[in-house]
Amino acid sequence: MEHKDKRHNSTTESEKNIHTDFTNNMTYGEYLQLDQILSSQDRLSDHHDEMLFIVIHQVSELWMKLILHELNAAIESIEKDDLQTSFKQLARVSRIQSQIIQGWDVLSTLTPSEYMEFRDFLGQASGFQSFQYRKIEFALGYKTDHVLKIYQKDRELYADLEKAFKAPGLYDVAIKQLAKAGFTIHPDLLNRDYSTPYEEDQSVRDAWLTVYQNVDQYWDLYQLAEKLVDIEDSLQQWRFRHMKTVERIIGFKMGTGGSSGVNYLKKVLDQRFFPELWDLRTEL
Ligand code: HEM
Ligand SMILES: N[C@@H](CC(=O)c1ccccc1NC=O)C(=O)O
Repeated sequence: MEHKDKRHNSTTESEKNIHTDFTNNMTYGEYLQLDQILSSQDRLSDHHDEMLFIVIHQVSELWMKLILHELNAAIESIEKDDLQTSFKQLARVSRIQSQIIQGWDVLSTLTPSEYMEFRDFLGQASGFQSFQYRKIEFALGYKTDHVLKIYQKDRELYADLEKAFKAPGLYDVAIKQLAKAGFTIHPDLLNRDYSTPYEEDQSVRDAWLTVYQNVDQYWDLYQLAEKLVDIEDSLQQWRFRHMKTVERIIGFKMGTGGSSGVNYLKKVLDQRFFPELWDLRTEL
């Protein structure tokens, strides 16, 4: 099929600029590659509810794909000082997050006994291995190298993930905007090694506090900060619903990925992305 060759492949999108031939008579199903998508729900058990389990994960991964697309675009916009464009992209990320959070309501119709009928078929597979989820964490600035090790055996995935690991995150480019607006930011932060976790900093806290206390003067930075808070808030809501849904379905059993299960997921809730933006609120 000729049109397929003309697609923008997601990995080469920025490198190639091939125009679609709009005169072709491609169908709805062809355009959306539904043959591929709709033939990718193979259940390992013959249990009815495994279909729900597969679909909810696939839908989540598709939304994550769009989140990454928007987050990376927003990081680029902020680097280019185009904050207005980044606001639109970040607002879209928040709306997508709302969709994924709603998904937990659907999954919680799965009861413990239904899940246990096919859980063993999953072996050691776990959401722990979600590649796109890690890329989102990296784009938001949460860098932990134990995550990279999971992919050591897969060269291509590893290289892709490593690139995201070493790149500046959303908070790094936001902090650069504070410096560009004239705030004194600790120089180590502006030239930091992006492959290390971000550590809370007094100069960043002081700068954001001034922004929040002088909204009229720093309207753009204030809007940017609130968009970041929206995204962290939603990510924490997602994590909380995941943890509670898991408790509802498997109680305190160990996870297939080898973790303690619910207690591990509770611990992850303590991890923060934009700490100063939360801390400063006590002082307002
Ligand atoms: C019955 C449904 C589910 C159960 C019982 C479950 C259980 C778990 C458990 C126990 C973990 C900890 C790692 C481990 O030891 O396996 C985990 C991690 C994870 N799960 Fe799920 N999960 C479910 C649904 C989902 C869904 C729908 C998603 C969406 C993609 C998802 C994404 C993840 C991610 C990204 C992690 C890694 C979290 C982190 O390390 O911070 N899970 N899950
Ligand atoms: N960690 C889950 C298994 C699980 O949920 C899972 C297995 C395969 C593919 C995706 C999964 N989802 C999220 O962790 C469990 O311990 O039951």
